[in-house]
Amino acid sequence: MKLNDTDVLTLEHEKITKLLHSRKYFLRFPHKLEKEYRYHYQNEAAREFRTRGVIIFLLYVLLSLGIYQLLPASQVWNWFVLYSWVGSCVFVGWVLSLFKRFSQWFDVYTCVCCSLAIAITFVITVVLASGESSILYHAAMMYAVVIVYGFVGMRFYTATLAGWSGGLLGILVTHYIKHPIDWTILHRTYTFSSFLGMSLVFATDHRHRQNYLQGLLNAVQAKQLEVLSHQDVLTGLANRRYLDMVMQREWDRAMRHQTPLAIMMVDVDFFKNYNDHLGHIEGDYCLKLIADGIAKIATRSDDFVARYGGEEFFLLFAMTEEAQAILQAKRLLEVINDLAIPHPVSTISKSVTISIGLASTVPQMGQRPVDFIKKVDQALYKAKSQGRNGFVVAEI
Ligand SMILES: Nc1nc2c(ncn2[C@@H]2O[C@H](COP(=O)(O)OP(=O)(O)OP(=O)(O)O)[C@@H](O)[C@H]2O)c(=O)[nH]1
Repeated sequence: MKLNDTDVLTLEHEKITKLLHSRKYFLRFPHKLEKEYRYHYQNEAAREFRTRGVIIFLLYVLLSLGIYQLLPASQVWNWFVLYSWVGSCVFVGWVLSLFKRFSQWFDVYTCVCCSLAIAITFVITVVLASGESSILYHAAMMYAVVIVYGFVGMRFYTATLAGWSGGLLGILVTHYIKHPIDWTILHRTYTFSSFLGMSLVFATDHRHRQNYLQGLLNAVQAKQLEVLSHQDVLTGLANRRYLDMVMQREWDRAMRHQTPLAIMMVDVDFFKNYNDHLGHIEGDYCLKLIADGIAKIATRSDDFVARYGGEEFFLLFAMTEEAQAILQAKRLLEVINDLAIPHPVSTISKSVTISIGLASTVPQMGQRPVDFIKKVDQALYKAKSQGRNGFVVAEI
């Protein structure tokens, strides 16, 4: 495994930054992100509505009391019967928000409840408003419209749909009961407050999306930092610090499940000569090629490759017996030979070669990973002394 996550994270980082700085996403993200955003948003909005619903309901009760005190006695009963339907809509929306399994339907149920609440307020206003109390009804309708847009927590399109469909429903009902509509005053109240509400919810929706993108960006940056702290800069493999963590984790796991754990230590042959002859930059390039070659044989998700230091590499294979580890060592020697990186000053080959020490063990209580590594390191130097370009299995 090479820590290629960095490439994916860099791409992700670029994508989000671009989106954050573009003005295109105002109220809609690209398809996949929009889907994720909605999922996240609906859950959060439903959770917030559990508190907001109570506040809206209290405001509704306070307003009702205010209206009740100011209305002429002849209108109180009619108004009370009709207006209590608005309260019922708020209440139903709030009750639904208490059930987490309905969160994914937050947009739908709030849209329906708000649309009905506006339609009822609309009809009450048109039918009951007359004389001195008229202004009271219209003020209450404006209040309801602004609440729907600004406080419920719907996205721009849903709130707009709820606001205008509520008005349309109100008009249809008013026509149905054949009651005249005073369009002039209605435009000054309902239409005006609808546009006011739309600009409010537009700004909120946009800001919410911006915060969401910023949150994603922070998460990607945190992940990038984490990967960087685990990565060897030159080769892109895991670094020594990360190796120590993984080795301990895999050792403990293998001990718990009593499964074999194999490790391999790899050292480039005559690398000092290579560096001295071709220079440090060529040496770096050679190490990168070898790292890529080594990463090729660690194909399983549990396989782990790290740069142990200098021109030494470390491979870890969970649940791997000695015989399988030997096969891997043979494959690795082939891979490096196939790379055919010219080595003008090697006394054993025309190209760069490696030596390998390896072993597999089922860790037991009282054994330490550091001793296991030491034995494999000794096997590696045995491979060197036996002529290089080969492997030696350590006796555990
Ligand atoms: N270019 C480059 N060279 C490195 C790096 N890290 C270590 N080296 C060099 O690797 C060489 C290691 O040399 P030695 O440990 O003497 O081993 P060797 O020459 O490979 O000899 P054998 O291991 O016995 O085959 C040294 O010259 C180090 O300077 C690196 O990051 N880049």
